[in-house]
Amino acid sequence: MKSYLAAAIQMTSKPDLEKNLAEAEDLIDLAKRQGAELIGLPENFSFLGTETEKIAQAGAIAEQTEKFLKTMAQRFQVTLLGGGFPIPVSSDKVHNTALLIDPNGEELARYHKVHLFDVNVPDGNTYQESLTVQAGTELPPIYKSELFGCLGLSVCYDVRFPELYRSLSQQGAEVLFIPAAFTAYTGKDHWKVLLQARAIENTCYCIAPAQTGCHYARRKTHGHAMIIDPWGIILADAGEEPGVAIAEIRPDRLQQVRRQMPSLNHRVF
Ligand SMILES: O=C(O)CNC(=O)[C@H](CS)NC(=O)CCC(=O)C(=O)O
Repeated sequence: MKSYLAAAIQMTSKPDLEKNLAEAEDLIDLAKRQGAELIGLPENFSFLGTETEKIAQAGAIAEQTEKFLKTMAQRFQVTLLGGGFPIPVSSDKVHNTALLIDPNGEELARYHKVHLFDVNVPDGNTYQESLTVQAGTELPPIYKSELFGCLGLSVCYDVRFPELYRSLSQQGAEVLFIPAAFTAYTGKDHWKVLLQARAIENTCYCIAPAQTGCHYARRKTHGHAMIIDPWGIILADAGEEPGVAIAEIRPDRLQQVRRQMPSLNHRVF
């Protein structure tokens, strides 16, 4: 593992595949020009619309999004995480899938979101992700990168389930990807706290790409894509506009924190 710059991209994705992919390309370009070598895109980066629209277009979204990720990783010579997009599993269900691609356009890791957001948020919005998404049944994978350290995958609502990240850190994860489309209502009180908790308790870096702003109808997301160090310090925060949070991931800092706070070695259960 070496020191390198990582980027967490922040977008306001809409129910418009072409437009979202064009915006994602601009932001990958921006991150690359600032020196990022490992780049994460948020959940629903290629399509954020109603469940009905998503299912109707799922085949096209899946095909074009996967092709896009491979093309971008090769064009910009970066390792790229697509933080969650639908891949059909039947005529009315998809997997909410995160995909990690290397600069040759090869797939490194794939994960199907396990925890589905079936929640009545107190602001009046109702989410029933399980209507259109089939939950994954396996814990997310890690990918041991020689250059970037051991990378662990997850998606959005997963961040509320610490046991998933325990599994990743137990497998050796050093950098946790937590791409999200957090609601504005829950995000204002929970997003930062949950991310810092996952970073601190696993002594891992967290790279958390995010959705921000108004997507359609009443669907509003929180923003604040961020990168957090293994001590829980926020190294970069994208605020509320589309853009990119960039920070240095340092193996010496990771080792220092793990020496100062060896809690991973003190686990009893
Ligand atoms: O709704 C869509 O259009 C697309 N789906 C999402 O954005 C996903 C599943 S509904 N959102 C979350 O998981 C939010 C979690 C969250 O906000 C929390 O845990 O508080």
